[in-house]
Amino acid sequence: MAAIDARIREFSLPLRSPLGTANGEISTRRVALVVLEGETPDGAPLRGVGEAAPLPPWTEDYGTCRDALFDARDALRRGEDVALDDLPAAARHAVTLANADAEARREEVPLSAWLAERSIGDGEPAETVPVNATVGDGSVDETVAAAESAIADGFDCLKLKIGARDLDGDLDRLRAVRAAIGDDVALRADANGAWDRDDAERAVDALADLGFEYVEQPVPAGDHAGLAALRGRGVDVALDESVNGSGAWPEPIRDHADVVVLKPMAQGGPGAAVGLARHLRSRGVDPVVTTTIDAAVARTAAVHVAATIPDVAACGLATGDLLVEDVAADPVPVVDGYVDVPDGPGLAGAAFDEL
Ligand SMILES: O=C(O)CCC(=O)c1ccccc1C(=O)O
Ligand SMILES: [Mg+2]
Repeated sequence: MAAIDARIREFSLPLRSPLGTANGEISTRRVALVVLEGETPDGAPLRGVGEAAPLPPWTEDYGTCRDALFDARDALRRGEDVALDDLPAAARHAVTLANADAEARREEVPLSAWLAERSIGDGEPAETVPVNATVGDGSVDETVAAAESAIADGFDCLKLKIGARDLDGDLDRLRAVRAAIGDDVALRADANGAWDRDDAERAVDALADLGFEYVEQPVPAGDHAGLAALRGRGVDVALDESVNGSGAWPEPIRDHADVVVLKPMAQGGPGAAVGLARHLRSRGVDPVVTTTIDAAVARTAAVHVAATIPDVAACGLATGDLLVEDVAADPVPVVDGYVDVPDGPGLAGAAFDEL
């Protein structure tokens, strides 16, 4: 086998302000990059970058991820294969992404085209992806101000974090946002599994009155019957923790979800996420792609994943601005609620060559 060096680079990336969720505040993200460099068996240069941005309960914790990555690096340096199936999700995401980036660069095609050819095989990837703004928990005034600022930035779809305070307090926030921004902006709410079934029913009825598009993870991940019971009450139900984590997916999926939020970091890589998106579409469930507030490498990969989903709904990929600094300049900035899919080879041409 030709020589391939694998390097790991670690970063600690603070958020501008903590993102309040029902699952606690996210204030810093620790990420590890895997950089593959070397030659293919026929002597062509090879380079690929992947990222692990672990975040329990969506993935393993940072220490577990780090240990797995260093073991994988050592195996690669010995010229051995990495047992991908044995890697926890975020570590597997980093290794499979580095490999996919290297392969796509070698074939001189964007990652989206490489993924589409392998996993979906029905048409050209999109050139742009619509995204939602992400608004964390906060007072009524803070929430309205954040929503108005997102609209001034050109977003027409907002996702509001709820469930970190009591339901009446949250409903005050949501009513105030709807009143402030009018009916033309699409609204989503993400409860991160905070509610019991009674509160969830009351919340969903109020969200229906306010014209919300969907409610994400209204009840805990494992409460499959509770999810099914919320269907058809006037607001679509989206699953996040129920499918992005270690638990079993609710089946049949169509009885439990209108929308599934796919986090490639939690699914073990971009290829796995693309395959799941296809599976969901075939069952009448709409896939949306988001991150766990990943750094630029994984965020760019997630944009490519989203681009392989025909007519994808707004995705949760407008999270780069939440970070004070990043691992590299952002190849996927948001402009007027859309992200352009990088068209250079692999993730984004030479954008990550300094890593
Ligand atoms: O989907 C978005 O708008 C952004 C991503 C997001 O909300 C998120 C970020 C980190 C961890 C969990 C979540 C979540 O969707 O619950
Ligand atoms: Mg969520």
